[in-house]
Amino acid sequence: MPRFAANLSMLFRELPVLERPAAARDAGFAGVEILFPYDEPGHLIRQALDRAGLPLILINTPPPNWTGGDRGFAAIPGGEERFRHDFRRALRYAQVLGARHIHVMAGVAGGLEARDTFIRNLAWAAATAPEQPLTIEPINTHDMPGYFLDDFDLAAEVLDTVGAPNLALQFDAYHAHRITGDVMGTWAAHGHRAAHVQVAGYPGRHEPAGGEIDYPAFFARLDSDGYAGFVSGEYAPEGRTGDGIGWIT
Ligand SMILES: O=C(O)[C@@H](O)C(=O)CO
Ligand SMILES: [Mg+2]
Repeated sequence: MPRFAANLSMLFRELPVLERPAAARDAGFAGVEILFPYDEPGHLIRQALDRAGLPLILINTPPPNWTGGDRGFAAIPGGEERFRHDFRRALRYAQVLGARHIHVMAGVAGGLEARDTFIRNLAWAAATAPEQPLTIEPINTHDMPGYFLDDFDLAAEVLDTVGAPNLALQFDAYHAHRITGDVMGTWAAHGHRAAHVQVAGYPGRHEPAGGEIDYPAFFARLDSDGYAGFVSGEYAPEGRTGDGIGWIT
């Protein structure tokens, strides 16, 4: 089985943020991710991670107002200054927290100008932080209307064009299912580009078990392909988080 991480922005929400890393450890997870850690002082999160003894696998670049607000700035023409400001902030947090990856969010945009802006901003970010692994994640537009990076082939083209060794694909199997209807085929085409994997069930974006996506087969495929990264549960638990984590065993 792969190594599993818990997305603490969605799991263990019964608990205060700083208590979630220890709860994830006690539940059997080997790592955690926090999409937007920016509401807490970095050193307090770092202490909570150290107490739990778990690595932080991922943070996102900061949209200013996540709830219904912007979805990032990397592909927004004219948003370069904002992007750079946010990216530097993410980098500071990543350094304090020891975050293994930063997911660079594209934002809501479309067209060739957005594509070129995305490529330029990613190239700048990858060169600015050559030691920091970065990811981009195709996200389905049912959940995030208008999001620029809504296609795996587009992500592959962007990654090839930027060509930076510290920039890779974040493969969210839930989004892959909603975008292509074929998680296994999408992994076969693009899995070699992936540095991080996320999972959730469909329908409902609940636990990755028992829905339309065959997770036992997907996890077996990750193992047989030698995927060495983490697989993070990024879903809305149906009930209490601890009651639905049988999928990691
Ligand atoms: O799948 C998602 O929605 C996340 O991984 C993300 O980064 C955007 O919030
Ligand atoms: Mg995701």
